[in-house]
Formats: sequence, structure tokens, C-alpha cells
Amino acid sequence: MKFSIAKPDANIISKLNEKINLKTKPLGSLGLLEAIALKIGTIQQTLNPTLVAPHIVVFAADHGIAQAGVSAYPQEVTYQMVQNFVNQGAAINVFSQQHNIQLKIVDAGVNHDFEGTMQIINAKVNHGTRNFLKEAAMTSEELEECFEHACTLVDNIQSSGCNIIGFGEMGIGNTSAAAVLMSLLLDLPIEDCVGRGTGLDNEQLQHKTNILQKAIDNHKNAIKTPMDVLKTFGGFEIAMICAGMLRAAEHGMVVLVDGFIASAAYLCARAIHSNMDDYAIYCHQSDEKGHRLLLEKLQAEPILKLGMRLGEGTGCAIAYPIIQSAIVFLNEMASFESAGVSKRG
Ligand SMILES: Cc1cc2ncn([C@H]3O[C@H](COP(=O)(O)O)[C@@H](O)[C@H]3O)c2cc1C
Ligand SMILES: O=C(O)c1cccnc1
Repeated sequence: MKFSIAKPDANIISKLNEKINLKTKPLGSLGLLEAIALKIGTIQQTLNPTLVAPHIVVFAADHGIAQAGVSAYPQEVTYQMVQNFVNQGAAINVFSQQHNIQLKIVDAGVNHDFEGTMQIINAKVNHGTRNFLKEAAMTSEELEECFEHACTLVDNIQSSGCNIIGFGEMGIGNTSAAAVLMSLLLDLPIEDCVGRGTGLDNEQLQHKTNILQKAIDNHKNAIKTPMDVLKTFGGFEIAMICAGMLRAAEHGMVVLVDGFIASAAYLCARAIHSNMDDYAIYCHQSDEKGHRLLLEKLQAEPILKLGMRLGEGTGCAIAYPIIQSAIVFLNEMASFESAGVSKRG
């Protein structure tokens, strides 16, 4: 599948900077809010950007690698949490509701049959991936299916008017997949990428690291492209987030990047299309060990650092009102001239 993501015209940057600098404040004093306003203005090619119909899409899927004892929780938590999403009980439910963000829950490949639960979008590719310690997590056809589902979904959301979208995930074992993606796509030792996920102790963390190193060794000769990495070690939810981000960028939408797992999907997306970076806002720095280094490698300054390590898109939801503040100051604050305030001498 090919994505055509335009490089936003940089001509507007000087005009946006001028507008930002003429606001009644010392130069640069709104810090990261100024960078966010500049980025969204550039994406939308306007001095008066808007945020319309914000959405968060949570993709859920199971992982064969969970059989290797790499998570502190059992696999059935994935489907139980999907039911919790439907019943409005999860963290992402309450935060999305708090900020008027529309939430969509997608079964990307959970090892459970939901039997037509209305509120779940059915994009099930399989009942979980295969165990990548032994074989590739998915087939090329399954990966392609993930891309198709995600693109259709983002097309539908975009045609409802949405211009800002975040992606979340649920899948026991997915910090393992994400750690391998990070290690291979950023060429870093696996030890620097592996973390405690849902809460492993030191011994379990060492086991997880050993397993992931073994898995990398088993497949390393077969991996050449970012799509190979995604197919071999990814999850259905991670592949759908990757494709969803690419499609959203293609539509000129603002893409909100959540925590460690969503960021690993983002690494795949930017490896597939280098213009992806122009559309991304990094919502928070997760407490999962590899995330600080991942963001550092992207030279990304996250909006928040709250010690959160949950996923589900919660970082996107929590950061959203701050992004709104960036838009509000750009559109509504007075300028030195309109307010009759003297400029710097
Ligand atoms: C109750 C519960 C709710 C969650 N919501 C997100 N995750 C997060 O934890 C999982 C990844 O961690 P690991 O790789 O260690 O399994 C993912 O499902 C992620 O979304 C949760 C985990 C649990 C247990
Ligand atoms: O940052 C995340 O996305 C994360 C970290 C730990 C567990 N689940 C998700």
C-alpha cells in the first residue's frame, strides 16, 4: 500500500511566527504552546487553525509472544479490557469524555469472539498474532489486511469532519513487540528498549530481555524493510496504528502520538514515509523505560511527563486540552497593536 503524504509548504512558517511574536507576551514566553501552534498552523496552512471533532481510536489485539511469560498479566485481560472500554469503565473512557473526544474501539485481532457487540468496530484479522519467538507474528496478507482496515476507518473518521486524531492500543504482551520494533528501527540494543510493561520484577524483566534477544536472533536474516519488522514482530493493533497514522497524515490531519507502544508504531510509520514527522504531536513521555530514549532519538519534546505508563491513548486525551490552549492563544490573544501595549525596546 502506498501513501502520498505532502510536505507542508514551509512558506507559512514565517507568517505564523510573526503572528505568534506579535501577541501581548514576551517573545517565546508561551514555550511549547508556541511550537504546537506553529506546527498545527503549518499542517493546516492557515494563520487561524482549528481543532474539529477530535477522535481517539483504540485498537485491541492479542500477541502470541504473551505465551512466553513476558507480561505481568494474563492474555484474557485484553478482551476483558475491551469489554471495559465498551462499558465506559477504562481510563481512556473517562479522559476522552472529560475532554469531549470521540472514542472508537476496534477489535484488530483479540483472542475472543465478541459476538456482534455493537460498540466494537470489527476489524479482526485473526485471534491474535503467532509467537514471534518461533515464527513471524503475521503473514504478509494479514499485515496488508491491517493496513486496509485502518485506512478505511481513518477515511470514515476524516469524512465526518475530524482533523485531529490520536491512536491508542490494548494488547497484553505489546510492550514486548514495541521494544523489538524500537530496537530494530533505531538500531539500539534490546536492553535499552525493554521495560517492565505492566509491572515485571527484576527477574521477570531479565527473562523478557532474554526472550526478545533470542527472537531477534532467530529472525535477523529475514528482515530487510520496516514492513518486514512490522510483520515479524508487530501486533495487529500496532500495524493498524502505523497505517492509521500514515493515512491521517495523508489527509492532512494532526496525528497525536501516545506512549511507548503507539510510538513504536509511529517509528514504523515514519520509516515508511519520512514526511510523517510533519504531522505528529508527541503527547507525553511514558514511564516505560525505552520511551525517553525513543523520544530523544526523534528529537521530540513531549507535552507531558506525568509518570504515566498505561497506553490506551490516555496520553493523547490528557494532552488534548493543552493543544487546545495552543490554538486558542494563536486565534484569540490580542496583539501589541490591537491591545495598545508597547513592544520591547
Ligand atoms: C488492566 C490493564 C489495563 C491496561 N490498559 C492498557 N494496558 C497496557 O498494558 C499492556 C502492555 O503491557 P505488557 O506488555 O506488560 O502486557 C497493553 O495492553 C497496554 O495497553 C493495560 C494493562 C492492564 C493489565
Ligand atoms: O507507554 C505505554 O504505551 C505503555 C507502557 C506500559 C504498558 N502499557 C503501555
